[in-house]
Amino acid sequence: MTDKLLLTFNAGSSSVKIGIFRVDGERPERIGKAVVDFASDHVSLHLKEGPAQFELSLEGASGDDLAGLMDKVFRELGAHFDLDAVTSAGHRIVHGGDVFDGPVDLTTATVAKVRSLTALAPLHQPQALRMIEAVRHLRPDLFQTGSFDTTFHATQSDLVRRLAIPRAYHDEGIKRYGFHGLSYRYVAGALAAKAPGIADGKVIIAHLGSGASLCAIENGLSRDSSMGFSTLDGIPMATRPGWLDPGVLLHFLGPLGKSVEDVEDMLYHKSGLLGVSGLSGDTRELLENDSEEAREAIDLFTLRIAGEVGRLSSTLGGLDGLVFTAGIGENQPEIRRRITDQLLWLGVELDGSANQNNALTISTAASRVALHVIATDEEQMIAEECLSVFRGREHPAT
Ligand SMILES: Nc1ncnc2c1ncn2[C@@H]1O[C@H](COP(=O)(O)OP(=O)(O)O)[C@@H](O)[C@H]1O
Ligand SMILES: CC(=O)OP(=O)(O)O
Ligand SMILES: [Mg+2]
Repeated sequence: MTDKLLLTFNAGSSSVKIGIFRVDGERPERIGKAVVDFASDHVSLHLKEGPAQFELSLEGASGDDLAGLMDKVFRELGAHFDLDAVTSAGHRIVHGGDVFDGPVDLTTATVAKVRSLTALAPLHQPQALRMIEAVRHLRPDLFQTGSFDTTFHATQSDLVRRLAIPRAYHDEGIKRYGFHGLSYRYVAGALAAKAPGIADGKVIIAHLGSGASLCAIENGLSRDSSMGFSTLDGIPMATRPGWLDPGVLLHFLGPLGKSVEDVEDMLYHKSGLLGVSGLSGDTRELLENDSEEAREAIDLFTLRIAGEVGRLSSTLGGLDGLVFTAGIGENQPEIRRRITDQLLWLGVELDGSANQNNALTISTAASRVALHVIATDEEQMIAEECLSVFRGREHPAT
C-alpha cells in the first residue's frame, strides 16, 4: 500500500512554499519542498527537495489566478510525487485574532471566521484564503486545516498585548497579537535538542526573512514580540517600515492628502529596506552595493534590531540567549555581526569564524549571552498541526 501524503501551503504575497510530507509514522516526514514564485509576470516552480530538483517557468500562469496556477503546479509535481495518495492539506494563516487558539479543520464556518479577520492582515490573509479555495477547487476530497501565526503568542500577558489607547478598543480586539508564531514554535522546540543550555531560559528569537520580527520567550513560551497589531510593526523589513510614529500617518492622511490605499501600499510594499535604499529589499543586494543609501538601509535595519533586543530583554528581565533564524538570520553572517556589534553592552561576544560558517553556536565561551543560528521550518509545524487535527477527527477523544 502507498503511504499517505500531506501537503502544506505557506502562501505569501509573491510566492507559495509547498511542503510534501509522508504521514505513515508519528511525525510527518518531509519528502519534497517546492516554491512557486509569482513576484513578476514570469511565474516559476522550483522543486528544491524531492526525487528530482529543477526550476521551470510556468507559461501562461499568473498569481492573479491561483486556481489555474495551482492546477499547473499539481500537474508538474504529479510527475514526481504520487499526488493521488494525498489525503490532507495544511495552510499557514497569518491572523487568527482572538478567534483561534490552535489549528483548525477548515470548514465553511471556520473559513468564514478566517475571512472576517482579513482587515487585520490585508497583505497575507486574502492570499491564504485564495489558496484554500484553489486547493478545494482542485481537490475537494482533501481534509484541509489552518495553522495560525498568532496562536503561539497567546501566552503573552494582557499588559504586553495592550496598546495605550482608550481601553474599550482593547476589548474590541485592537491590541498587540504578534506573528511568525509557527516559526517561533518550531525554533523554541528545536532549542531543547540543539541548545539545551538555554532552552528553559530567557531567549530572544530573531526571525529575519522578508517579513521580520523578534520574539522574547521564557521556558519556551512567548512573552513579548516586536510585531503587534499588524504585520507592519516592529523592526524594518524588506518592504515594511516597522514601528512608525502614528503622527506620520496623520500627516500623510491629513496635510499631505494621501488616500488610505496609497498609504497602505507605501507601508506594505514601498518602505523598509527597499524604501530607505531606493534599490532593493534584499539584504544580499544591499550588502553588495557601495552606495550610501544601501549602507544606510542596512545600518537602520541592524540598529533597530539591536534596539528591539534591548526592549525585549527588559520584558524578560535578562537575556540568556539570542537565536537567529529565517532567510537572513540563517544565511547572512555580516548582518548578524552588525547586530551583535551593537549588543556588546549586554556582554555579547561573537565568534567570528563560527559566525562566518553559519554554525549552530556563534558565541565565544566567554559570551554572557549564548548566540545561535537555528534553521526554522514553518512547513514542518503546519504538517504536524494538520496531522494532529486530522488524527483527532479520525479518533475523537471519548
Ligand atoms: N541563501 C541565502 N543567502 C543569503 N541570504 C538569503 C538566503 N536565502 C534568503 N536570504 C535572505 O533572506 C530573505 C528572505 O528570507 P525568507 O525567510 O525566505 O523570507 P520569506 O519567507 O518572508 O519570503 C531574502 O530577501 C534574502 O535577503
Ligand atoms: C507575518 C509575516 O510578516 O509573514 P511573512 O514574513 O511571511 O511576510
Ligand atoms: Mg516568511
